[in-house]
Amino acid sequence: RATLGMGTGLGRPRSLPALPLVGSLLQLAGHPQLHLRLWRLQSRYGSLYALWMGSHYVVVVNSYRHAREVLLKKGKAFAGRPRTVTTDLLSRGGKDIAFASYGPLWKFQRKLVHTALSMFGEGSLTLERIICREAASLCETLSTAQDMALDMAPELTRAVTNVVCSLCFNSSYRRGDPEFEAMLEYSQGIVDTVAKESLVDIFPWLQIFPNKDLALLKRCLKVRDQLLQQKFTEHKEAFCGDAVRDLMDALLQVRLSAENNSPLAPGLELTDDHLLMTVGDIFGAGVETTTTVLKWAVLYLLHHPEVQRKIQEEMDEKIGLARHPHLSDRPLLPYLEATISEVLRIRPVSPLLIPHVSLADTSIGEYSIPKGARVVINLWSVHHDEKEWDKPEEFNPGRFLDKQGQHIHSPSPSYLPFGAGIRVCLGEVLAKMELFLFLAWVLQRFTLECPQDQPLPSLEGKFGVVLQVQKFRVKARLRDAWRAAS
Ligand code: HEM
Repeated sequence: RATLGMGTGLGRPRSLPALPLVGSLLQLAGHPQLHLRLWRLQSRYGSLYALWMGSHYVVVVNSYRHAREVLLKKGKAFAGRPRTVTTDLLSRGGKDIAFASYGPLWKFQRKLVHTALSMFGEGSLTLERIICREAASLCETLSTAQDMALDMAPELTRAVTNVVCSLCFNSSYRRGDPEFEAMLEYSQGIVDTVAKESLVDIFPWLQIFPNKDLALLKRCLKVRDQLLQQKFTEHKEAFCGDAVRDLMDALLQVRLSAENNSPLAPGLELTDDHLLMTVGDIFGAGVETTTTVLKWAVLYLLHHPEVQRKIQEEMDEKIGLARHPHLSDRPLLPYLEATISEVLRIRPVSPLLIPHVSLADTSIGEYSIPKGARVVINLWSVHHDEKEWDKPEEFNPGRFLDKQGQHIHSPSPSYLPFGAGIRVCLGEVLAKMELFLFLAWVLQRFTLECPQDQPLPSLEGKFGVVLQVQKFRVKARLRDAWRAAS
């Protein structure tokens, strides 16, 4: 068990009952929606409490006040990540960014990706062009499937995957490409098995027994690794050091220059595994998250046709139908921006963020926290806190608008869809570009409706490494105004 905090003079958070070996598992078993269970347990244990996952001491934070302390005020003390069986498999023992422990190599990998992202697009036209190309292709698919009850999920995934693929490998997939189908399948397998406090993560010794989930994860990772390795080999062969075409080239170039003239700090080495896992992370963190937010957005528009109508009126007035939406239109479309913000609030795609770990004996509020504690920030609780949000269960884009109708990026400091501080999401800017352009392109042309013979799909998410949307179908109807204009 983690050593308990010494010398701070503070008491520890109240803990859920825990049995030897299994810890507090009995309190959590039978509650697949872990974020909701942890949210509800506040009424009995207060907003900050502890529990034991097997032998791991876990602190659960449900309020903004404490989340701010963990992420911002004491960000460095809480910048660790737990090592678990599934994430170790996913990241080859933490050689990526998201599951890497805090240290100089992690910092360097973060900086590299950050620089590469700015080079390829944040603020420049390259990424915008890539996203618009995919938005056009998405609209084409919707046109051909017009008036049919369509599962948009694979189309949205392909659009987002192609953006990330262009960024990482300078390549993209056509509809029905077998490699893309393989990718879809392995991504789902990973989402279904990684880091959802599965039993092997709580009891690592269970690995020695046959385990269905672990076998599925290993199968999926084999397919992912083959694809990654193939791209990596192609890039290594073609790389000449002068022209950097994508993130993979940028990583190869940095390694080359580290080998030749400016070595990383002593003892640090960017191995092939580090490069592969860094790129793998951009896929892992960048595709499922963004796609899921797009699915939630579509689902909420089906439930709130008045919101959809308002977005379209705003678009008709500010952009018209004679040209496509651009990123520079963002200030012109505050209602669309507010709708995206509200979707990210009401259904946080990463409801428990990624667990943090305390790197030293420290404290949160009036409680002492031992070194090695896993700290889970329950973003669901923070985004649904009645003290911070008026009627939090209500979908209301208006809360992200000021009196002049302009978009407010953060009406409450407790709005943290991308986390905050030292471990904040690396892809926030890219994700926001994609969410804006994909939705603007689709809504300029189509009205999204629930097929007539079907009930409105459920707004209940399914807890996992992302808060998943249940499968649903949509009818994309070409707007009369668009038809007339074209
Ligand atoms: C709407 C889409 C997205 C949402 C809501 C989102 C949200 C998050 C959240 C909540 C975290 C965890 C923060 C923490 O643990 O404190 C995170 C981490 C991360 N995200 Fe995103 N993300 C999105 C898209 C992306 C994209 C497109 C990329 C890739 C370019 C990306 C790359 C990462 C990485 C690498 C990390 C790990 C950072 C670290 O541990 O140092 N994300 N994201």
